[in-house]
Amino acid sequence: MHQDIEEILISEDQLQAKIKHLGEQITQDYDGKNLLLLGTLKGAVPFIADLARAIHLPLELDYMAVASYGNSTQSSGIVRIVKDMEGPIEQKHVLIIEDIIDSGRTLHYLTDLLRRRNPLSLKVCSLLNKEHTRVQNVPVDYYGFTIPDKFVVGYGLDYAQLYRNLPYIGILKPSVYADDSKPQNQHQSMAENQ
Ligand SMILES: O=P(O)(O)OC[C@H]1O[C@H](OP(=O)(O)OP(=O)(O)O)[C@H](O)[C@@H]1O
Ligand SMILES: Nc1nc2[nH]cnc2c(=O)[nH]1
Repeated sequence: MHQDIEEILISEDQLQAKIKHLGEQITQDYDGKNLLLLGTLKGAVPFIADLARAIHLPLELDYMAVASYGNSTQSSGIVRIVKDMEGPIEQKHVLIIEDIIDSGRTLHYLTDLLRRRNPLSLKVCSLLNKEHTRVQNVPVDYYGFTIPDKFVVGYGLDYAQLYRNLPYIGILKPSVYADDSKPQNQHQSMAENQ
């Protein structure tokens, strides 16, 4: 285990087993459809790479970068597009691939934006789901794990851009956080940001 990690929340084996299962479900549901997996950079990169290989259908991949956390453990509350996807989506069934849904702001913003581009369908698949921290309600069609209200890193998820390459999802030791201090209960952090 990495020296900065206090606890492994979801192991590499658990992640891979869940992704295999999600891949099977998506393969069944999108059979015969023009599927586009839209990954959110940077966090969803390991997930989309593994998930795409677990889906046994022809599919396209594209990416958007949307940021609201910067180097902090708390959402700024302002979502901005850093990189848009390529091309029109009117003839495509778009499945957004996220690493985590926390406040729901990122997905709310993204689904609103993409719906206006008239895809054949628009659904969401998120590896992790923190359901008690929602500020914006967003329906999630596929998800891997519901996790507690704690800041997590690994398998794409960063703290200050680090730890994305860990093969598991873990919680950092409190000593790792600098001025951001130990992340409080996320409800508290969100409330303070209102
Ligand atoms: O539900 P929310 O509270 O909006 O949080 C979820 C978003 O936060 C993270 O992105 P981040 O802005 O940290 O960018 P990154 O993927 O480049 O790390 C994560 O990848 C999700 O996209
Ligand atoms: N790394 C990381 N990014 C997030 N973005 C929203 N919630 C989280 C989290 O728990 N960890």
